[in-house]
Amino acid sequence: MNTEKKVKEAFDLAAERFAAVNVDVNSALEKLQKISLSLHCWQADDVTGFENPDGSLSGGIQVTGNYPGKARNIDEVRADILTANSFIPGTHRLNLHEIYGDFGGKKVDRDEVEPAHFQSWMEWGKENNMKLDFNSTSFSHPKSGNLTLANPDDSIRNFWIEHTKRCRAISEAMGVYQNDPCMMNLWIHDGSKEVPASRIKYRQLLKDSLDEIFATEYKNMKDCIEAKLFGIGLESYTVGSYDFYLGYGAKNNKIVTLDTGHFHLTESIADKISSMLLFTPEIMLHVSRPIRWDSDHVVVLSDDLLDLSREIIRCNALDRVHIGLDYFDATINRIGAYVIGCRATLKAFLQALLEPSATLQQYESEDKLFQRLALQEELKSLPWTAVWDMYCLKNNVPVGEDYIAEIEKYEAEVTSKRR
Ligand SMILES: C[C@H](O)[C@H](O)[C@@H](O)C(=O)CO
Ligand SMILES: [Mn+2]
Repeated sequence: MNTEKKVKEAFDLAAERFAAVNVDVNSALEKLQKISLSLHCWQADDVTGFENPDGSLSGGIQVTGNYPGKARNIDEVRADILTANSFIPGTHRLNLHEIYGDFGGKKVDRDEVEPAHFQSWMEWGKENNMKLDFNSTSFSHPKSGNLTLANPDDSIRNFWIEHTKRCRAISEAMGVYQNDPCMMNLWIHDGSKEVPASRIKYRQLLKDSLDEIFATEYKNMKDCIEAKLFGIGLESYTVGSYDFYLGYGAKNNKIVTLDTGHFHLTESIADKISSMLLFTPEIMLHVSRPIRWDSDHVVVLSDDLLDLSREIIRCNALDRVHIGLDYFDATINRIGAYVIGCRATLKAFLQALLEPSATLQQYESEDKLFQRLALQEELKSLPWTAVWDMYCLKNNVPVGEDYIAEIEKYEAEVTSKRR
């Protein structure tokens, strides 16, 4: 029996099992089809970019590993992303950092960057049916130091204000070009190794910088602000903490980015969704996997990810939550890293979409708490994998582990030849 026939048979049986608990698998698949992940371009080349490929990564983040085959230029980054995308079911977006501009080999400083430096990306995105998202880049630059937008030195702070304003203009141009808002993320590493004499001084400066940056209103881009617990070498204090950005976002109607690696390890990110949806316009996610710290391990299908996806579905908030990924692993095949993380994220959302939430809520409102727990437990062993296989089949991407051999082939033919 061929794979297609087996997948269809298993799917039909699964559809019956889910129907028995009032879940329509086809409706779940239709909703999954509309979920676009935003693939982070920086997994392809260990956050190097094209501004200064020989420079080192700064800003309290670190990539570990030296697996061969890292993309070395814009063509290789594009080819690797398209290859990864071809193994991920659905239609997805690409999240670019400013240092990935098409600078044509010229030195373009961060306060000089323009939409023209991203024209070829916009065209590439359209050709390949990948809409673009964007990030300002405040790390890996001689003026990065420990403080950028919160720097008391006006010449440094103004440099980064100018950079960030330009990045908003680039995002707007992308949004216009693709006729769909470009999500622009702002993350800065500003902080200090020891507790500063005044915490409020730097937060006041960051607030003032943001007010100036956001003074221009745009219609085709959306601002997202990303908090962090700490950076390497900046362990005691982060200017842009969660409280800071949540307060700023709630007051100024800005989107707060939740990077799942940026919190205390026992903190539930899933639990934040329902509160944030009541006070901020939308949510941007950076799905990551912290191991002991913000280690940016490849995303896998963990309980934390499942909880997060279920919360978003239970809040009926797919139209208000943007799902970006953010990790960088240089110890394994980088294309494989993309595919594992993206497929894991989609699997989590599929499982969430297959939850009979009306029945569970009904049990709860009738105080049938044994029944609620029993159904939640039984759901864990319902055949969602057969629905996933059907999703892959329908989207013409490898079913199950078949992508491993395909990635091995790309490695043998392409990435292993990069020296
Ligand atoms: C490279 C990204 O901007 C970065 O990962 C940021 O989003 C972050 O999460 C920093 O820890
Ligand atoms: Mn992030």
